[in-house]
Amino acid sequence: MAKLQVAIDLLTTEAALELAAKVAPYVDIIELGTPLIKAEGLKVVTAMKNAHPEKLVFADMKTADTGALEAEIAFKAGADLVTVMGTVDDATIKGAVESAKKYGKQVVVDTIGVKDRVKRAKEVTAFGVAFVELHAGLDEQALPGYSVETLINEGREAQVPFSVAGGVNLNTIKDVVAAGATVAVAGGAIYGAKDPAEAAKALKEAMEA
Ligand SMILES: O=C(CO)[C@H](O)[C@H](O)COP(=O)(O)O
Repeated sequence: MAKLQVAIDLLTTEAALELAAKVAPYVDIIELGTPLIKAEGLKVVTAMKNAHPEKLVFADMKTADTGALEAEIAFKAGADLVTVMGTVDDATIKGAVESAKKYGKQVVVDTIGVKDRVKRAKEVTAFGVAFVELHAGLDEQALPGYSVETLINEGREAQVPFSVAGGVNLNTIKDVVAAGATVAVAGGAIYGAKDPAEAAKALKEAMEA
């Protein structure tokens, strides 16, 4: 069964905890977004894990260098999963994976900016990452003609464990699951909703229908 990951792209620990309290019953993974971690530091990760020890806490570190070190500080802060960029040197990804093995945690590779996401997904899977995030960032999503279907099709083609992130919503989440995703990521569709709990519940139900 695919997991639902809420991406919290808010800017304060207080707002993140408030949102997580509302949506926790319906999500499997709680992601602290990169801007949130940059604004608040890794203490937001610790606060989230303390508040929701039964959930997987995903620190969207978007690491580009010092893979082992950045993964280690996030794991020590309470993260269960960290992201490393797929565009960077293999050594950075491998370093993060080594750290994950040491702490019994996991690494996810983020494919923002990767030209051939299917090829890179296969390459980095061989390094021992948990799954590959087929991802169009918020800037890319805002470009004319963007469609999440491209990512969904790439997931189907890659034949490796993957998540899809980038405008996943109630209209598209069934396609994400049908393509065989390990995780469907929803940010704006949840935190931007009038009733985030209701939105998360509806997404979860759509995934399971
Ligand atoms: O990591 C991110 C941006 O870099 C976002 O959290 C991710 O793209 C999901 O966002 P949304 O569901 O709001 O499109």
